[in-house]
Amino acid sequence: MNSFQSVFRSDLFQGQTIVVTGGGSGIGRCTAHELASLGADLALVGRKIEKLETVKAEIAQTCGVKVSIHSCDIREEEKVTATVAEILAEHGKIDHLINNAGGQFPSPLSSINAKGWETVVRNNLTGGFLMAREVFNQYMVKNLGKTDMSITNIIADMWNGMPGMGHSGAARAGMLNFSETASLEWAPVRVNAVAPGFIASSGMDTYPEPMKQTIMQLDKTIPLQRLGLEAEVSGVLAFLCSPAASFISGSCIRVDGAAPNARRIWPVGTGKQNPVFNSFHLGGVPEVIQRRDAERAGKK
Ligand SMILES: CCCCCCCCCCC/C=C/C(=O)SCCNC(=O)CCNC(=O)[C@H](O)C(C)(C)COP(=O)(O)OP(=O)(O)OC[C@H]1O[C@@H](n2cnc3c(N)ncnc32)[C@H](O)[C@@H]1OP(=O)(O)O
Ligand SMILES: NC(=O)C1=CN([C@@H]2O[C@H](COP(=O)(O)OP(=O)(O)OC[C@H]3O[C@@H](n4cnc5c(N)ncnc54)[C@H](OP(=O)(O)O)[C@@H]3O)[C@@H](O)[C@H]2O)C=CC1
Repeated sequence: MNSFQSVFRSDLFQGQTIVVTGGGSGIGRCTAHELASLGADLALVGRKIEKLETVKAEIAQTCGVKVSIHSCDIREEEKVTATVAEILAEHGKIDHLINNAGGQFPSPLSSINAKGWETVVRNNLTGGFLMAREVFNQYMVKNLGKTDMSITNIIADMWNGMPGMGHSGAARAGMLNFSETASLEWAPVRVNAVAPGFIASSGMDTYPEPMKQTIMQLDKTIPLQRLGLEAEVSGVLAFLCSPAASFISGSCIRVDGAAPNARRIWPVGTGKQNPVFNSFHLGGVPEVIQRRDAERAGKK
């Protein structure tokens, strides 16, 4: 019995092995559940082994796929090399890598010291690169053309900058460019990025309460008028591993409810609830045109 109700076919990833970093919580945990429900064997990677043990036990209750767990800080090169070797020893193959592990501490740029900057860049750029390089070098390069393989890198909706997140935004921008270059150098392995916007994931629980409250109220500025769900990211990750995405590489899929499209010049949304559009619908004339017409009339 599968507990996760995926929109995809239940045997979609039968016989495939998928590595999910950060699989012990939030989006990574949800992705692990969805992929397992679709028949994938999984290798879950994270720093805290207890979190991974819990997810492994949850999956064991609902489906019979093989799940291995690996304690590894993705910022440590030797550990990453050894972990990928360990995964291959256990599973014999890696069809897809989902580079999801990441995170940062909020801070204004002026207060970030070199160690803090490097910590976050290593967490959100170097670590993902190391995982991808090892999976490619140790397995994928030896199996090019035999089967569809992919690497998906989670970045974040921090386009045009995000106050308090300068170190992370810089790292995510780097990860996008890395994905684009890898899609060229490593083809036919497909390499893509996924950029979530504000997702109500358990990862948000790591933020202080006032910041969490502020984030929860962001729904008013998001055109879809709500935060995203973990499963709305995991569905896209499953899609990118699937044959339905076999001609998608070097791309970035945004999962953000159109948040970056809202320029905040006037309220988002159309129709009766929006006073700006409402005035157009009612044939109302914006103030500036009324003034211009009045001035012209006065000149006659
Ligand atoms: C001001 C407004 C901000 C608005 C914010 C909006 C937020 C919306 C963001 C939406 C997009 C992203 C969402 C998500 O990512 S959800 C996931 C959430 N989860 C996390 O981010 C948690 C992950 N964080 C961590 O795991 C750790 O903090 C991290 C890996 C980043 C660092 O852990 P590590 O143990 O490796 O490092 P240390 O704690 O030893 O720290 C090393 C140095 O880093 C500096 N540092 C660390 N924490 C802070 C801090 N809170 N403030 C300032 N500096 C910090 C510091 O230099 C540390 O060295 P020292 O301890 O020697 O000083
Ligand atoms: N939620 C959101 O709104 C958004 C999230 N994102 C990104 O999506 C990804 C998942 O986030 P989310 O699920 O929300 O948050 P979580 O904090 O729940 O997930 C992050 C996971 O990454 C693991 N991790 C972090 N650093 C390392 C490391 N150095 N080595 C190995 N594992 C690590 C953590 O496990 P452990 O502590 O055991 O190491 C944790 O399970 C992250 O990259 C996040 O930045 C991007 C945009 C928005």
